[in-house]
Amino acid sequence: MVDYSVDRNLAILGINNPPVNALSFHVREGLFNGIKQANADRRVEAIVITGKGKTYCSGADIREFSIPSAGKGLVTLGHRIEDSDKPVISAIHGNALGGGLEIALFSHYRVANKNAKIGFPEVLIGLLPGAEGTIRLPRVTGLAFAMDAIASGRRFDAQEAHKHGILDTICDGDVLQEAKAFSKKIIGQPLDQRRLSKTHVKDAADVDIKFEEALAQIKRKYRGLIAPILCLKSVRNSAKMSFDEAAAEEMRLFGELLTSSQSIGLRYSFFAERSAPKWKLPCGACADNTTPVDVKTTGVIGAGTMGSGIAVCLIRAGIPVILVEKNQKMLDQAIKTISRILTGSVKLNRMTEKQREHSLKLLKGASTLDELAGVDMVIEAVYENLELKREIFHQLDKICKSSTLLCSNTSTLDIDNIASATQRPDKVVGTHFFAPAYIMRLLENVYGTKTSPTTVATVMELGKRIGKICVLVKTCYAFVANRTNQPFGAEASFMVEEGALPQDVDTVLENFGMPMGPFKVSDLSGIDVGWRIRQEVAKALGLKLTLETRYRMGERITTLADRLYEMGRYGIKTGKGWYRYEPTNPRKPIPDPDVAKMIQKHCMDMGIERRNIPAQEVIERCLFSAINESFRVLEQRIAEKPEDIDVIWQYGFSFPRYGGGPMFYASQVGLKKVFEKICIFHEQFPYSSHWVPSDLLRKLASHSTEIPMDKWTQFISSSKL
Ligand SMILES: CCCCCC/C=C/CC(=O)SCCNC(=O)CCNC(=O)[C@H](O)C(C)(C)COP(=O)(O)OP(=O)(O)OC[C@H]1O[C@@H](n2cnc3c(N)ncnc32)[C@H](O)[C@@H]1OP(=O)(O)O
Repeated sequence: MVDYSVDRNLAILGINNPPVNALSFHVREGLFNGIKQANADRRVEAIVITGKGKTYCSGADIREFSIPSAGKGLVTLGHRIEDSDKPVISAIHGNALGGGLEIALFSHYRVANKNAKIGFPEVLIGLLPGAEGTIRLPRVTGLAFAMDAIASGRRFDAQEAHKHGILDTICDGDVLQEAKAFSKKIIGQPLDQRRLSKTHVKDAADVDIKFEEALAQIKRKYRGLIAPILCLKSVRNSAKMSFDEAAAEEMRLFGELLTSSQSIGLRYSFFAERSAPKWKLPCGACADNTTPVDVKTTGVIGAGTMGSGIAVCLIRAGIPVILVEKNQKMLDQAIKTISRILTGSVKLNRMTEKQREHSLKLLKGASTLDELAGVDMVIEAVYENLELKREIFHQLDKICKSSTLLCSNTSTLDIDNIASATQRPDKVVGTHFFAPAYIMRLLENVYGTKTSPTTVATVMELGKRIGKICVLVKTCYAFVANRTNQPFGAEASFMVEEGALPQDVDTVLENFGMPMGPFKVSDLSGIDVGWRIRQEVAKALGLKLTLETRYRMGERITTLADRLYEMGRYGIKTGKGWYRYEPTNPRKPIPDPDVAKMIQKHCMDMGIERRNIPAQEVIERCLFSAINESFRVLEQRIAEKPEDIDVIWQYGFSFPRYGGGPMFYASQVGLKKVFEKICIFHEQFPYSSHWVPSDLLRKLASHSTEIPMDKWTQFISSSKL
């Protein structure tokens, strides 16, 4: 785990723990022994710590934080490094993150390659740099930089690190060679001033002002998160206490965070996000054994909001797009919108003007499908109508070259049904983007019965290229995202019908951690959009819709949203929806007494007695209904693993990262308790099929001990596969 070698008068300690050189127990042990050995070796005059392979060191091994002795020994190792009689130089390339940066700060000198990335990302997993990082960094950089870097967790480049004194020198080429050359300048120099524990925070006098400024910013930016605040407090201690006192307090705060539910959730989310792209099909094909085809050119059909957003994603990543729209006015408008979106990116420093111009050159408008004959991939993004989509796919099949992949941005429709309109069902796949497509990170890729592994690999790879978090799911009505979100939204509306007001439900869910409650989201996305979808579904089923009903096809429904539509309240776009919006502040939702009156009248007309709905009920009905549906999705193998569902909720519906997602939340509440509650709701609301308890959940809940999440799918009975 640590390779020890001697090169003339230098001991080289090479951290060798691929893929990221995490500081696992054996690495810490290897470094400790290496420093000891080098100090005892008469040939050695200086010690270089370096990383083998692509990187220096990416910090503590996050998986080890779940075991009781987490991180133990890192501080002891650090003191051994700092106390070394022979100078220790950290030679950094790739990443020096978290505990990796701490090792560098225990060292007496730091040299780095110019492409190195440095930072303390601990806060992103709900922790603080617990091996004296919050005490040492301010001694090097001053308080303002240390507070910002530690509380934000951002990675910064070598130039910035050098500017703030973290690095002694940066080089262009091989960092080990640079460290060797550097050692010649420092061998024999006194070490005491290079030991950070012997130095002071230079701007300690300003600590209170700087703390208050940073705290105000943090509270605005990271609402509800504990770790950024404790990071700031610990940096403040570095200026107010002796080194040893501040370090002891840092260790206490680290321990507090380590066992906090937020950090446990964030650590889960770290690995869940990394597990999602590791797709697997029932036939055995998977990400590791399937090669994607190269997509050089694309077509997007439909220049509405979704089509334009998808085109932005593609051209921004350097992929040419032919945007097909038969309505010339809409096409012109879309091209203007796309240009405006990219201008916005330039203003936000997300791209340069030159990149914007280059991206726009990759966009070509067209009015017929014939223009797509030669492209490698087509993404259809017309409105949600099965017959229309089937007709387009039938035509594309005849027009496009035989290797072209045909993707649909449907959010609900069966991929097999769309694929059967073509002679190439193996090359048909769902690519479900979320609105606004150029902002939302989730891409729900949907395979049908005949979709080939190569097609799957290609859309997963394309998603990664355009910066999306991709999750692969199997086709079914509404897939995983909309299918599991549907009961969540339905229960929110039912509770408004039973006695809550939209703002009550939104507030509870926002306090839970959702950035926006479902009624604010509905106003943002447009009440007319949901109305149109309901009309389409009704048309397809041959149903006549009426406002005066509480049941449709044996299922409980509510017509409250349809009543808003009838009132011309389409949401933000009309200045009125579930809330009202002032022209002076058109994005700020204001509770509207007219809506309350409409709800009360609706309830009276329908004979619904209103009651007080406690906050706990709001959370349980919204989340447990989604959890129950998620277990069914898992049971039917629509999603491969619970982490996939959680990633979908985080990136598709902004579920708080520290909450993990509905499946992780269920694991924390305890499956027995969740199941019992679902059974109670099922009895109470027999006309909502989303409360029929999932078999898989029943099985898991019946065990005397809690089954860990990674074993859940083992309980799916083979007859269900
Ligand atoms: C009582 C005193 C206690 C003192 C305790 C001292 C405290 C120290 C705190 C820390 O150091 S916490 C850790 C800080 N470091 C991080 O948070 C870095 C996290 N990693 C990343 O940001 C990225 O992985 C990366 C390093 C920038 C590399 O990104 P890249 O896209 O190239 O690869 P990934 O797919 O993300 O990762 C590859 C592979 O490695 C696993 N992994 C990455 N980092 C860690 C880690 N720190 N610990 C364990 N495993 C890690 C990752 O999960 C991938 O593996 P998988 O099998 O594919 O999931």
